[in-house]
Amino acid sequence: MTPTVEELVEQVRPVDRTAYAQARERHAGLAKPPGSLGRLEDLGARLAAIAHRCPPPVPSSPALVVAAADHGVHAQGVSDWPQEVTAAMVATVVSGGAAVNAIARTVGAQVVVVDVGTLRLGPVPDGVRDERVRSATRDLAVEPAMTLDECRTAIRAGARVAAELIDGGTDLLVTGEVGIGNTTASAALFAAFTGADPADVTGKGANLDDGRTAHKVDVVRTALARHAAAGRSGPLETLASLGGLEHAALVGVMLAGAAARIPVVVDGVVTGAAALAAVALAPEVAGYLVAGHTSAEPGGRRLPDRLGEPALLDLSLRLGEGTGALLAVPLVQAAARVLTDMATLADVTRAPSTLPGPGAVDAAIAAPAPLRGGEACRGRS
Ligand SMILES: Cc1cc2ncn([C@H]3O[C@H](COP(=O)(O)O)[C@@H](O)[C@H]3O)c2cc1C
Ligand SMILES: O=C(O)c1cccnc1
Repeated sequence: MTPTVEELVEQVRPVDRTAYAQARERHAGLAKPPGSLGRLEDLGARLAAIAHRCPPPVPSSPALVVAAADHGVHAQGVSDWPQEVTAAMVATVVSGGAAVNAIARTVGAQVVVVDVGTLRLGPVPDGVRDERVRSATRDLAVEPAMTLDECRTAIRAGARVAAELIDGGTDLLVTGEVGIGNTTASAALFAAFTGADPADVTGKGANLDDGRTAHKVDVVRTALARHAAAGRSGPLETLASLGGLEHAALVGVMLAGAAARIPVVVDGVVTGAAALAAVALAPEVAGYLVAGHTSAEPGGRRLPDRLGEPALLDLSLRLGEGTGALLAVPLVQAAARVLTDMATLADVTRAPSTLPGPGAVDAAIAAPAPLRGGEACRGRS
């Protein structure tokens, strides 16, 4: 039985501060000037905290979950693309021809496509996980996009898919999505969860022109006013009112990953909007999320602030699908591997002849502050 949303929230435990401190301590003693691996050290310590152990395991089986759904708000003219493109992109991702497939192959990630609410014009393509809750959301500018029940069902579907992947050996979850119109729902969620003005978090999505982007801002503003007037502002109500079914499914993926103490890499503004909802539902989830990249959509710059750390990459991507998150996978793996594989300064001192320059190493090693033993965890050495 898939846990209820309340049970999923309950299963998320805080990350482990002791493992975090041990990783920091270990970093200080590794064969490098302390702090010289910069944010890779921050990430490594966070991975230890996530795994509740130091050194953390090196993720070897990343899986991207692409949640797909359509949006009633498309009727407001907020995207230049016909809704058929959602189903077409679902078919493209399962056949291996999307941008995300090229990157997944590069980083060795499995790709799983979950349909939680596309309009679905023909038969479900082979390879698509069919978890459809309804055929597109309602128009969020006019009425709540989902009922609470629909929202819960989509969250549980995402959690179920993630839990099955984890049972099958997935040790790093990566979030992605497709859904024409979903940058409008994402902007509404960003504004609702951060208090930002819609004009500051609404962008061109998939290349909307300037005039229609101004209209898109108005649509988001209308949706927020409607939602505020309804007076139901809890996290689940907000997600159901303003979000998409793919956002809800991704909330489930994040809850399940956090419950299993597995890092979950966040992609752009769409998965980022889901992250805001997940953290609003279960604040401890934030400790398990890794901001993979900074989307060029306006909301993108706000997400890292909310997750408490800058994103790993900034490559001007504004595609979604999981592209930016996947590109961050090797960084996550390297951050963990540094903690497991590197020699310590103490090892180096014991075997100075293995390093260049007779005497130079001994002299260099003598200079830094002595290791504070005891607290640091041990890697392979
Ligand atoms: C061919 C194509 C491939 C995509 N892959 C991701 N998206 C991205 O753009 C869409 C959201 O943008 P908007 O809110 O402006 O409709 C989503 O499908 C998102 O995944 C795509 C969009 C298109 C057109
Ligand atoms: O950053 C994203 O998630 C994004 C940006 C543009 C279009 N679709 C998704």
